[in-house]
Amino acid sequence: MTPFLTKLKDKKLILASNSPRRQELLKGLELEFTVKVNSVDESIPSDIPADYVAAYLSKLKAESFPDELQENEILITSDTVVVQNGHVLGKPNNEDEAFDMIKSLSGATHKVMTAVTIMDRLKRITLEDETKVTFRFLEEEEIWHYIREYKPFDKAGAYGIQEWIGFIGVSSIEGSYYNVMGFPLHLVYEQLKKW
Ligand SMILES: Cc1cn([C@H]2C[C@H](O)[C@@H](COP(=O)(O)OP(=O)(O)OP(=O)(O)O)O2)c(=O)[nH]c1=O
Repeated sequence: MTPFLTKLKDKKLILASNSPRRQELLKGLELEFTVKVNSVDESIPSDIPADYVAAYLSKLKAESFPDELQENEILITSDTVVVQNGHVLGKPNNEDEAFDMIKSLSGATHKVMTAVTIMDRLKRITLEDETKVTFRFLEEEEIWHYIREYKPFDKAGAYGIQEWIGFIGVSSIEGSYYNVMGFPLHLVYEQLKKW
């Protein structure tokens, strides 16, 4: 346990996420936690503005733990979406969708929004972070190579900044890199410090 989060020493942290990236990143905060995930229907109601989708889904994931939390438990859920010209890009369902998503990001700037909900028996807080990511122009062959070799079907916007496409394609980012990977660690740390 990190010496900077001693307030949490009698607490049990639960990360409600299947994402291996989130699990790795949270370990990086020098914290002990368990992983417990409830399945949630992540379909997005059509009346929700793009900028609220990540917050909506992270709250929904938290609400799937209604009365299960013990007094000393703190639950963390999260959701990441890519927002391009006011449209939400979630996870692609197949190769063609992945291609269309990456093609639309090529040579342009988009936003990656991650929301994190932290909840115990007494309170619930949702944090949000936004990072602007710019891709240089990508050739169609490069996009297909990435999709076939890396199968980015578990990633919002069909890409991982931490993978080949990020290495060759991302020309600049404004904001937190870890937010793009799905977990704005600095905000989580700050919130846990004062929990
Ligand atoms: C844009 C981008 C997204 N991602 C990932 C982060 C998230 O894991 C995923 C978006 O899906 P999410 O629905 O946010 O999360 P998840 O289904 O992986 O996990 P869970 O709901 O159980 O917490 O996309 C990257 O790894 N790199 C990137 O550059």
